[in-house]
Amino acid sequence: MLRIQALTKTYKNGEAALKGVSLGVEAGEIIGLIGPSGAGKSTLIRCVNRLIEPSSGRVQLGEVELTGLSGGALRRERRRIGMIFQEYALIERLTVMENVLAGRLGYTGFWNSWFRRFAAQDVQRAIALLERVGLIDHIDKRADALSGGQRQRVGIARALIQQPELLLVDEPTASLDPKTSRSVMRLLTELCIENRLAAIVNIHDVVLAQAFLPRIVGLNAGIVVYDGPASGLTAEVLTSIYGEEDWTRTAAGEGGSDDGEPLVIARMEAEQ
Ligand SMILES: Nc1ncnc2c1ncn2[C@@H]1O[C@H](COP(=O)(O)OP(=O)(O)OP(=O)(O)O)[C@@H](O)[C@H]1O
Repeated sequence: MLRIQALTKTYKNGEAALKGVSLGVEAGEIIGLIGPSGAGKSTLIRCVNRLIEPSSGRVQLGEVELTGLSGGALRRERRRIGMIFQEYALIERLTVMENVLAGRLGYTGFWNSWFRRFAAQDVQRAIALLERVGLIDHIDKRADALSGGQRQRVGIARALIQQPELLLVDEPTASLDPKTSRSVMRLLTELCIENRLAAIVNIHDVVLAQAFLPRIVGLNAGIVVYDGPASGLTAEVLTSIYGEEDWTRTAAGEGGSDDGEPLVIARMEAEQ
């Protein structure tokens, strides 16, 4: 579905953020992208839809090589990719419904969007999505009256209304409490499976990533140092991704601490 081959990005100041990243993501597959601050995670997901221009390498979405496109052709192909950001850029004074429909603005044409008129099928789809993400009772609420979790759900609905094939998700839970984070991750993974979407989720919380994302890609200094199942995130692997630390409480399949406190991950799995 998505093929990234030998992708590099060197910023103008000489900073080599990606040093030859290759990665494939299939339809319906959701992967967690982890790594320390500065590893290149944001650069990588932004190179996929070319919000950041890669220095070399290829990005292929289905049959189309995105790295070979420009102008209108690139804009058209970008519609196949939905983006969900940590602080989703909602339009504060617009309602939940209007924010979701804003995801369709690229399609409605200048005059329709100017008068904020939308096709009946877009409105119906927005209603169905808001129902699905649990916000149907908040449809007329202004975005600035929503909680963080509700805002993220609007962001998800807004990305999905364009019916993308690929989702790029940048730190979706960074400002959410643990319970809300889990419900947002659960919703995201369910929606990817239901819609056969491929997704890359840039996520700092390793425990949350392990709990919800079956495949993890670990980046360190612009290089993929791990690509495998969440269950393979041993203390050794975590050290290769993040550096030396006592990983015994975080690593998959490792024992508990000396004081007998159970692993966080074990607790989370038991909850499910
Ligand atoms: N616009 C830029 N110009 C120059 N260097 C940049 C730019 N953006 C990012 N970098 C550098 O590229 C490297 C990768 O940054 P990036 O933001 O992709 O990392 P990250 O893994 O997403 O980090 P974080 O988890 O903190 O968001 C870092 O060394 C960063 O300083």
